[in-house]
Amino acid sequence: MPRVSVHRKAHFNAAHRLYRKDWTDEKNTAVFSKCSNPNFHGHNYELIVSLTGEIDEETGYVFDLGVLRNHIKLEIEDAFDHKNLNVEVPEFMDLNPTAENISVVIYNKLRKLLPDHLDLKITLYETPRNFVSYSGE
Ligand SMILES: Nc1nc2c(c(=O)[nH]1)N=C([C@H](O)[C@H](O)COP(=O)(O)OP(=O)(O)OP(=O)(O)O)CN2
Repeated sequence: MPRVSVHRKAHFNAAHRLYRKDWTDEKNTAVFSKCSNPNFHGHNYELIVSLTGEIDEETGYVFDLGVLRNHIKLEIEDAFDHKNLNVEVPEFMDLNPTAENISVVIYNKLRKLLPDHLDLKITLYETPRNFVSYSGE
């Protein structure tokens, strides 16, 4: 069967500060500049979750996008939307919430819910022009 990719878009608004606890404020500011504002700042994150696999002969689906929507809502949107990532989301209390690290956390949360035969790719837009992708490599 042909291998096809299916995609689901989602979004969440969240505040964060790029910051390492083991660095001084001066070093954090030197490295992360305005993104290390001690009073935090927000982004409108745009997320694309992509699954690649063979089309199921019976259903014609690679994976039910309604099921994927529910996983994203419960695992990502409910956990991150309108939250301060550094303060309120356990995964980032000791992990700098860069777009890279957020994409890996999202991957790991979704990977465990999805069938092993499907390839998973996370694309995360932090701003309309800054985005990252992660495929579990
Ligand atoms: N490798 C990374 N670099 C940067 C990250 C990141 O997560 N990974 N994050 C930031 C900032 O948090 C933010 O994304 C940058 O905001 P800004 O400079 O305002 O970017 P914009 O695209 O909105 O604005 P431009 O004027 O188009 O640059 C920084 N780096």
